[in-house]
Amino acid sequence: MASVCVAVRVRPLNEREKEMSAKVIIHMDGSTTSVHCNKKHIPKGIPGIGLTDGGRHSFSYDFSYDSTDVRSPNFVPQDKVFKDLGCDVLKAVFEGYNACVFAYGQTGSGKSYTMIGSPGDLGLIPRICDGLFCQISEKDQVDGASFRTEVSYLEIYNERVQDLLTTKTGPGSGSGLHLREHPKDGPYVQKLSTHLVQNYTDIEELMHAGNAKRTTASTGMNDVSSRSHTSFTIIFTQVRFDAELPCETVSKIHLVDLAGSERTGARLKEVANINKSLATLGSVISVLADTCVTGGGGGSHTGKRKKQLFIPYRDSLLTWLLKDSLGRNSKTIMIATLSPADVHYSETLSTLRYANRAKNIVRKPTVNEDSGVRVIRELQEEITRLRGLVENNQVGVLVSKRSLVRIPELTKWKNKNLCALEQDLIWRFVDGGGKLSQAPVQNLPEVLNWVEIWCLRWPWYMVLGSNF
Ligand SMILES: Nc1ncnc2c1ncn2[C@@H]1O[C@H](COP(=O)(O)OP(=O)(O)OP(=O)(O)O)[C@@H](O)[C@H]1O
Repeated sequence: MASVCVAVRVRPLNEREKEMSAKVIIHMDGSTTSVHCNKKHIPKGIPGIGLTDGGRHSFSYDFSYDSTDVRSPNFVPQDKVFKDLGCDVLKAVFEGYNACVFAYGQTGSGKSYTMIGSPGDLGLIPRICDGLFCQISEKDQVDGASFRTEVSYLEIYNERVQDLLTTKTGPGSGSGLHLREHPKDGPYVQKLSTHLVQNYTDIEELMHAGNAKRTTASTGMNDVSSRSHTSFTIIFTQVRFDAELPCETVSKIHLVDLAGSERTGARLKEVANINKSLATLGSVISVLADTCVTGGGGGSHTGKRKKQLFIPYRDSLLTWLLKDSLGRNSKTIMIATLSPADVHYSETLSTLRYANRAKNIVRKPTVNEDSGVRVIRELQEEITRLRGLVENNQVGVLVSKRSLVRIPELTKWKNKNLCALEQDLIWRFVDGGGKLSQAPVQNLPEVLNWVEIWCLRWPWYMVLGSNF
């Protein structure tokens, strides 16, 4: 079981806030974030919601990052955020898990800065991509594993999905794509382009191309505000041998930069859509958190439930797309970004409460092993177990109908060779590279059962194939 990891980051005062003589009201101490505000700090028209304890609210998170003042000894730069959060993502992904990082916060609070960064001060997405290829080259040399990395980049703008990496031109290409749901693999965007990448430079080029297409506009808080939610997705396949058994895992990393919440805005439809999807995200987080606290179900994957709770994933494309990351199979990190200024007190408090709620979500991530390869691996494990039994003359114990694999060629082989059995002979497996020898048997019905099982196992057939 794993909780959603929640980090909070506060940026420096910006020029506008300085011009307004805004005061810093966020204080961080270890993993605790406190917001301290008196009613006199709050400009007219902004309600001083929930002021208690002399206007101090404290919350504890997994990480509280103070990036308000570069001269402060407590200042947290981009590389510290990567070391804490990005390295965890990479670890999870190399272990075969899905991962998701999403940044949430008011417009202009530093989401894109934390996720993407600037050319001289890279954020989490480029650092994670770079770290991925560094580790690939290390593991390639040590483990002899092979890897495949593909990426896609989409934005959700006004409740429409757009492919930010499509090379197709013409009306409708790459925009208004449909979100669908696979019963096993979860939600996916139909016709979204995926791009094979060999190194960090390939990813960098694609990211630049995608960022240039992203919908931005100026807001009261941010001159270059992202007006859409984006998801940069890495599909990472690893093939290796684990204790001489094949193992293939496919992990997805969703790196999500949400559009900023805004109370008012010039483009009403846009603001309404952003706020609606963020509100739905808030509802989903609340229900999931309640589910985990009360032990209720709600997700279709859960077994016994105390209480059925409806989770409104499909109320927005954003929550539908993040369904698996939030409620099911993913190691998930939420980064809540904050302005330090008293003039944004109510937005800040609401972000802190939102993040506090997300802490209660607990999920059970599982390794995403390719099902075909898993069957081969399980069968090979079974063969090893059976070999041990054969060596100990315990052949009668081998019945396990559950794992029969019916392959027509094998049945033919078995029929051809049954005459040998009728002469009270059986091919017995002798350890050492799949060599077979004949041995007399006493108990024919038992042995027939044994052969039935063994002949229908296709990995063994591969061994037989080289002998017959
Ligand atoms: N930690 C930080 N250190 C220094 N500057 C920062 C930091 N966070 C944000 N900024 C600056 O603040 C401004 C707004 O940040 P950013 O664009 O990342 O906000 P945002 O939350 O993504 O906004 P929006 O939702 O409107 O897109 C940018 O000029 C950015 O460089």
